[in-house]
Amino acid sequence: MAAVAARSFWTNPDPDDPLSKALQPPIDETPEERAARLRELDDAARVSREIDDEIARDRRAYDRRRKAIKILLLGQAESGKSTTLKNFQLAFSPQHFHKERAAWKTIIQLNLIRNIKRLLEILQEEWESSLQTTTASSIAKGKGVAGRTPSSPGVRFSTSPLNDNHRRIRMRLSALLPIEQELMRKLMPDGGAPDRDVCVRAGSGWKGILTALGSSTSTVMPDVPAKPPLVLVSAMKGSASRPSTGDARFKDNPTAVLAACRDDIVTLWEDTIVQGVLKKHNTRIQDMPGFFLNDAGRIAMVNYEPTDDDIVRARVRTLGVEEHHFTMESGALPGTEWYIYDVGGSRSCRQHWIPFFDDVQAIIFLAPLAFNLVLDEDPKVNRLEDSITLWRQVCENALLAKTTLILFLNKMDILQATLAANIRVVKYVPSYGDQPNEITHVTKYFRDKFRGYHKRLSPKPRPFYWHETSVIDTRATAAILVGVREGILRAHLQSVNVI
Ligand SMILES: Nc1nc2c(ncn2[C@@H]2O[C@H](COP(=O)(O)OP(=O)(O)OP(=O)(O)O)[C@@H](O)[C@H]2O)c(=O)[nH]1
Ligand SMILES: [Mg+2]
Repeated sequence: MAAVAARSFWTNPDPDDPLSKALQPPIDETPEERAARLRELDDAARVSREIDDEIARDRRAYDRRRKAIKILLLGQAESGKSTTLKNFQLAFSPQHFHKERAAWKTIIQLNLIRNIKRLLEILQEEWESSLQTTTASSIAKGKGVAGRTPSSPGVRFSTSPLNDNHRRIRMRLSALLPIEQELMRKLMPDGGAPDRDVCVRAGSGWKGILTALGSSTSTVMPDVPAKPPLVLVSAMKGSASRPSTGDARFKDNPTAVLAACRDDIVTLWEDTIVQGVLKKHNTRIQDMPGFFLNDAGRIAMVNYEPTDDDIVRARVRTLGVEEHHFTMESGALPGTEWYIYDVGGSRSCRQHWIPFFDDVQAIIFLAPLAFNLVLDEDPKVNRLEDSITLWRQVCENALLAKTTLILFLNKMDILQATLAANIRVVKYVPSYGDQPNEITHVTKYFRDKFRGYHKRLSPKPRPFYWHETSVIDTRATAAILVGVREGILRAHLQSVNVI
């Protein structure tokens, strides 16, 4: 409408209108001046059109967001929120999920390097804690480095079963550490928590950074399909010139360096002496978030491509709140727009949750039944107790009175393993008493606790939805999410009076 009025104004100006008169071209306008004036008019019209388009785009985005389904994922750190999000994407928006494969590849490599770093730290601790100085009596008893006995007093030696070969492998694998630092510097330029986890800041565009990095590093060796570059292999074999600091080409290319380290990684991890040392130091690297050492032989390859399961298991600690927008590619209403908010669950992140409370239809609350574990950020606090406290706060929050709450009792596989290892609930939760230390009883006991708080604290009655999940199991989770999606969709359509 505005465009039509403008056209008729310029084509048929009213000669008596003062504004028209003022805007008339000067009578003595030269052809150059006329061309310049018309160019300016064109520019002004273009800018105006761009502003109109932007307003229309913003309005459409606002409408879309208003009509979209919004879900908030809540729960303490490491409860499985980001893993649930990945399951959502894999199940309902697979194209979107697969587009991010390159970024996840680097995260998985970083996870693996973190596992190796932890392993090397334990070996170092072992060497340091087993160092002794020879005395005349220790020589007489024949104590010394495995396979070697110092023959004079005052010599420092290790009583550890680790030998020179372990030491050499450790030296070679330390080439991975600068790569990890370099990648982390790229991911968090302002520095992050020096953590056992890979951290990312929400909204920092980390997936874009990693995707770009992946495509640039893959061009370093375009014609080496399945083997590490020879220069790197030879550098790794000689202890004098490892690629850690020397060869800048490999500084941020974990693929090449991991491939060159593959045999060492597998050998070290599968070594029975090393496994014994880990046991002695009471360390289970298997329980680290983002554990990939069992898959090192497959991942440390030049042509490694992550599987869907690898991506779902990859660990990135969320800092802040990440908004994920996607369009359902399947289901009852394909094309429906969904927004899923994935928050950081550690204590320092929780104040950022509240602004999202008044605009979500559903909350999926992740609560692992980790009755025997404590919070990383506060080892005085039991994890399960923390989950229950958070759940109570969510249930009683007035802003969430109309929000559907869906409880995922997550990490059921870990609960199963914990109980199988004969770790007793009553030792950590005295009120559990002498009930059977068995998964169905334990789950029911805690589920009833969550249900009780939900019933007692909700500002008005609402149904209690819950699922027992192990969200690293993508197949089982997909089946659960189909039900969750349909439930949320139905509740949403009812609330906007569509059904
Ligand atoms: N064994 C097992 N591991 C799980 C399960 N769910 C998640 N994990 C692992 O637990 C770790 C933490 O999962 P995330 O999804 O990153 O946790 P989060 O809640 O997003 O954590 P923050 O971002 O720190 O708040 C990852 O290494 C996951 O692979 C599960 O059901 N079973
Ligand atoms: Mg997360």
